[in-house]
Amino acid sequence: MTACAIEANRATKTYLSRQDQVEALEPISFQINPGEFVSFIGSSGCGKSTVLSLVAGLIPPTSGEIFLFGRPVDGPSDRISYMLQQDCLLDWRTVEENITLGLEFRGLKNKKTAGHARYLLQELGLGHTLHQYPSQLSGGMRQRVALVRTLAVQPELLLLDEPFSALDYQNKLHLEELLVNVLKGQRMTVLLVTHDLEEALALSDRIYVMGGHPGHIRRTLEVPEEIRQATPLSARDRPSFRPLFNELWKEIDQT
Ligand SMILES: Nc1ncnc2c1ncn2[C@@H]1O[C@H](COP(=O)(O)OP(=O)(O)OP(=O)(O)O)[C@@H](O)[C@H]1O
Repeated sequence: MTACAIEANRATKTYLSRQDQVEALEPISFQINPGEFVSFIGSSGCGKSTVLSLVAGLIPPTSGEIFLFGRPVDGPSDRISYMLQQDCLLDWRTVEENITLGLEFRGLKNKKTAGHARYLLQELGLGHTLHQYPSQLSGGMRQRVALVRTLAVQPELLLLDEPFSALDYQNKLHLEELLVNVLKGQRMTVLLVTHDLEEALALSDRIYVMGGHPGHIRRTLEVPEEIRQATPLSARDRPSFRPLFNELWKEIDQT
């Protein structure tokens, strides 16, 4: 039997500071298989980013366990690549130097891997920006460059924390389409944290709805086939999309 890509087994998190302690997560358990695209949604402060940080090995759980490909998480892993709301591009490096940054950090930069990074840049419609600097690009273009940098290391697990939330609606849809196209045919597992219910529904195989303080999973939604098979743009026109969106909206509203 193949191991789960991610398994959380009654994991909790309590943040401790000198004056205070914040119980961020009640025991939560979930399993994500290799190749699945899974989203965590929920109101502000319900623990979505905490889940992501636990999976990324940036913080340890207070109790319970997190496994990555069958092994306990005990720190950051090279099998993971992370993309955040801020593009975190280095302004003094060209686009080409930015997209190969992750490869350099991991000691993986060579002719072949750098060529793949340039191929991804081309796929995302930015081949012409190779020798430009981030300050010469629009917000949507910068975020595309950040996506290329994240994908260039060919991670087995992609963690996305509100990656498109700073973009306008049109750019966001465009980037969702590009992401799905790039992922097609790859067996990359994706974990997305987002406030955007439409985005979660249009992209995911499964959605975990989180709520409460401390945070917990209040509902698990397997996204229907008719939405999953559609592109992110056309998914929004499928008959089951709007009713499910409304259900999720009510679910989140109650928190
Ligand atoms: N480093 C920290 N120290 C103390 N408390 C923290 C820390 N990080 C998060 N928290 C608290 O833990 C809870 C969950 O935070 P988290 O950032 O995981 O929520 P979230 O659902 O991602 O929120 P948002 O959608 O607003 O980003 C919140 O009450 C938050 O204040």
